[in-house]
Amino acid sequence: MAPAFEHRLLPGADGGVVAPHNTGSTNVSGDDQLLLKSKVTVVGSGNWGSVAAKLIASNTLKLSSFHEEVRMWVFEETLPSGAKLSDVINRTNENVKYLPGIKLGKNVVADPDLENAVKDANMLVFVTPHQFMEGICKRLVGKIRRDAEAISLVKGMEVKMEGPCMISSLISELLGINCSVLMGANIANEIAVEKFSEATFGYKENREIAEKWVQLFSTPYFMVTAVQDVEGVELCGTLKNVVAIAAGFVDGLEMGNNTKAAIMRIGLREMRALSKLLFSSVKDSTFFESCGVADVITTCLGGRNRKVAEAFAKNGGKRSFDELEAEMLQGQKLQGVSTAREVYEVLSHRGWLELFPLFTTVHEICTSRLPPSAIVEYSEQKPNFSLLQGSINGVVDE
Ligand SMILES: NC(=O)C1=CN([C@@H]2O[C@H](COP(=O)(O)OP(=O)(O)OC[C@H]3O[C@@H](n4cnc5c(N)ncnc54)[C@H](O)[C@@H]3O)[C@@H](O)[C@H]2O)C=CC1
Ligand SMILES: O=C(CO)COP(=O)(O)O
Repeated sequence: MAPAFEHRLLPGADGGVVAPHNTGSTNVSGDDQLLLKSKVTVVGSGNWGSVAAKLIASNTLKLSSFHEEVRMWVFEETLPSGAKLSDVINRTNENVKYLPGIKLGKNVVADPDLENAVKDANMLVFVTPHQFMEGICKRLVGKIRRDAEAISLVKGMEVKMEGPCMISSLISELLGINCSVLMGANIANEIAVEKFSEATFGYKENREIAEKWVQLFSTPYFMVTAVQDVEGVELCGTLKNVVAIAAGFVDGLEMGNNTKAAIMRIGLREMRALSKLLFSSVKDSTFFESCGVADVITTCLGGRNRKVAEAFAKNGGKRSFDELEAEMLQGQKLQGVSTAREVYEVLSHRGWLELFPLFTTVHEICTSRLPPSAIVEYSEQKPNFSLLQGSINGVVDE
């Protein structure tokens, strides 16, 4: 589909910017200009990581302010053939394990050496399953350029003694660099074949850097809207994975579309409420961007979290998520189950469990404390959805 509005400069819901897609290179040449060009490294090469590298690489070929080459750090593994994944990517220009059948672009270079992959880059794109991010950042301390800027495409968070720590904060704090985020209704396999999608770019304050990131990602089939709300955008991307698990349970129990729509609505409501309780700066308008309502919808319809949770419920919770993930995703990783646990820790530490019955119930089902059917059961012993209406109204609704 070729969207009619691809050339327009659109305001985001909060008045932020949307870059037009790239229009080609300008006349820049010479060694000095080469030194000034931005160099991009993608840290991660899973399903979305590979698609992100492809998107970016198509743009660095066209934009004179970027080096053409895009380096992609590969967590090295040996394929059943005995070959190394990074060698195969460089030979075939395909990530045969995580994105088979899609050419990444000849200017994508797979690099299994993390330090080598990042050392020259001033634009670092982080896109690995969230559970690996702390270890990766620790390995990168002192190894990156001082003028580097980062963006996180990672949907997830860490929980520390002090409370939740978003992945963008983890990157900023451990590496001492600014970090923006890009989230949205972005099922990677659909973007890989260039079906139209939107995405939301969340940034703190530097508009010039924001525009550069938006330019790097925007294509006619990938329309990026920028909003000045890093926490809101990142919490949307993170929390929707818990809602997707709930939607999968509903599908596994064959409860139908109305129930699933109810789960999405309640889930979105809990997402907004928790985000605003954690960060008072979070904007309501963010939940109407791609990262909010649109990502809830796409993930609850077609995501991996939904799919594996459906199988979990179909099996009556008798096969573990770890087992189903390994069997069904073949190396790709779920984020929703661990995020449900992390959210539960935050809620329980703050005494908010009863305010968030959907989030709480998802974790209790994942850990087999409750059966999958509890996702819509009401009882006096358990928190129920009606609590949400009263309690949260008082806390965050105007
Ligand atoms: N796949 C999708 O459709 C989308 C994914 N995301 C988010 O992007 C992030 C990354 O997801 P994907 O790229 O899909 O990854 P994936 O789910 O395909 O994960 C597998 C990746 O993890 C790597 N890995 C395995 N063990 C590792 C270790 N010990 N240390 C470091 N890396 C290791 C694998 O080599 C592989 O690159 C996640 O937070 C996900 O929620 C966001 C939008 C869409
Ligand atoms: O985040 C996603 C789509 O926006 C992908 O979700 P899953 O990880 O559930 O596939």
